[in-house]
Amino acid sequence: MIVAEHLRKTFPGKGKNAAPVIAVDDVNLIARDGEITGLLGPNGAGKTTTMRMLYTLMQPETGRVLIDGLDTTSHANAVRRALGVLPDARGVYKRLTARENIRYFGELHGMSRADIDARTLELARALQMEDFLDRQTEGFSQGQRTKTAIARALIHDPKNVILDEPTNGLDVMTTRGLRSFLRQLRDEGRCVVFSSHIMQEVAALCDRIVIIAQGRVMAEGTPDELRERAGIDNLEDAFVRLIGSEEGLHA
Ligand SMILES: Nc1ncnc2c1ncn2[C@@H]1O[C@H](COP(=O)(O)OP(=O)(O)OP(=O)(O)O)[C@@H](O)[C@H]1O
Repeated sequence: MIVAEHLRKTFPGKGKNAAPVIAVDDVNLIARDGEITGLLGPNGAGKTTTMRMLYTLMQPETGRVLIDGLDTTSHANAVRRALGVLPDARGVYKRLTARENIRYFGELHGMSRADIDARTLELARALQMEDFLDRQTEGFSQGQRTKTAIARALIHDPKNVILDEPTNGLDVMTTRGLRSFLRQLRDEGRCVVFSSHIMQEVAALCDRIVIIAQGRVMAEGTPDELRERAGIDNLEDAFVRLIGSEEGLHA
């Protein structure tokens, strides 16, 4: 379970007399086990910055993040063991094969070779990556790179999974495969959080949606609750009303 309370992050403005950028401004959210929680918002809304604070890459200026009840600041190592992360920069090692990329992360987590091999097989099957598992990742398609990075993030069987725009740039079939994989993670009782700027993506997958715009949470709830709150049946129109703009919501 992931709890974020009063998160704030600003960046210094670049250029002469530039004002600081308030990327995240008092964000609160709860992502529960056995649920998929989607962070939805237009470009520049603060999704990536929020996620970076959730997965310990950035320190919030105010507030705190609890992963399974542990504070990310005081228990950073225990928290990292409980997290699987697909960052915005996928960063697979291009000289290694997909299997070697995955194995390397397993070794960093101190797993035995037998456990790494067994879990790699399981993930490769679930993500449909058997036909490129032993290819060097240089020249991989975007989907192949994303799958490798996801398998690598999940090698140590983490309870909580955070994915930054996992379906970005993927074709329809790969997206469908990935969606069913995320549902599988949810059905295994994991806490799954992912970000997207595409309303249809979030609507197709999420149990709960957190709508972020201009660094703030604009609305939060199940798709049905959000429809009800906006007083509109069509989810796309409900989002536009809740966010106050159409900008960036479309693929
Ligand atoms: N390292 C940084 N230095 C300066 N400004 C930053 C930095 N990182 C993010 N920002 C700014 O913070 C705001 C939020 O950015 P963020 O990347 O969190 O948004 P996002 O919702 O993930 O957007 P996208 O969907 O385009 O990836 C933006 O205005 C961005 O320019």
